[in-house]
Amino acid sequence: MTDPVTLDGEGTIGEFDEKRAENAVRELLIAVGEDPDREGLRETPARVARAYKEIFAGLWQKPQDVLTTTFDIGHDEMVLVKDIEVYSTCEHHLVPFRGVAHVGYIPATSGKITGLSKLARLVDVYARRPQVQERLTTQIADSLMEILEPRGVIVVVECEHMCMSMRGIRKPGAQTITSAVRGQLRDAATRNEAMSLIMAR
Ligand SMILES: Nc1nc2c(ncn2[C@@H]2O[C@H](COP(=O)(O)OP(=O)(O)OP(=O)(O)O)[C@@H](O)[C@H]2O)c(=O)[nH]1
Ligand SMILES: [Zn+2]
Repeated sequence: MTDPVTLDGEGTIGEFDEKRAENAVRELLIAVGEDPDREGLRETPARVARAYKEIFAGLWQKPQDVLTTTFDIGHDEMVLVKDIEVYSTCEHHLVPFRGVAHVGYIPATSGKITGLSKLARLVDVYARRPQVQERLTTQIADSLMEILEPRGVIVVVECEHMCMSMRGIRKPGAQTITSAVRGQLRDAATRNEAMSLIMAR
């Protein structure tokens, strides 16, 4: 098991407790008026526990674990990976929010870059946690800044929140767009260039 991750200075979290998750799901089924011992539900608590272990696997990963491959190919212009699929979980209702993330950076003049897939892995590290979209967006941007030390970063996340679609206000299709911009990408011209690449369909 990976070392527990310290989250935002909130202290060190414990290990994923599969048995406890299983018991909690069984309790939840009883609470909603179901019979957890009926044929179709007998394996459900264990299944849901395993699913949560996967859905929240990012709690056990650090950005340093995935931004491992860095190389210097002397490229110091913008690198942008767009339309990275995002599946995350709203920490208020524990239902999914899903959409896409666009992640771009301008490497340091030394040209330190990372593998393209690592940007998508980084998105997953933070998406696979109980989240709010704003924090997901800034965590991706800040960890990239810290680890790659690029001259600038832009992260744009566009998601539909199931807690707004399937319950509550019930507005399916509403898209929430959040962005985090750091370093030289704050300059209007560079930022506009990145945004026009991101928004081009
Ligand atoms: N800012 C932000 N809000 C979120 C996110 N995900 C869900 N929410 C909102 O969190 C809020 C929680 O509001 P509450 O009033 O405590 O909960 P609620 O009574 O279930 O609210 P409704 O969803 O309006 O029915 C809701 O307005 C959600 O839309 C997110 O990623 N960012
Ligand atoms: Zn929610």
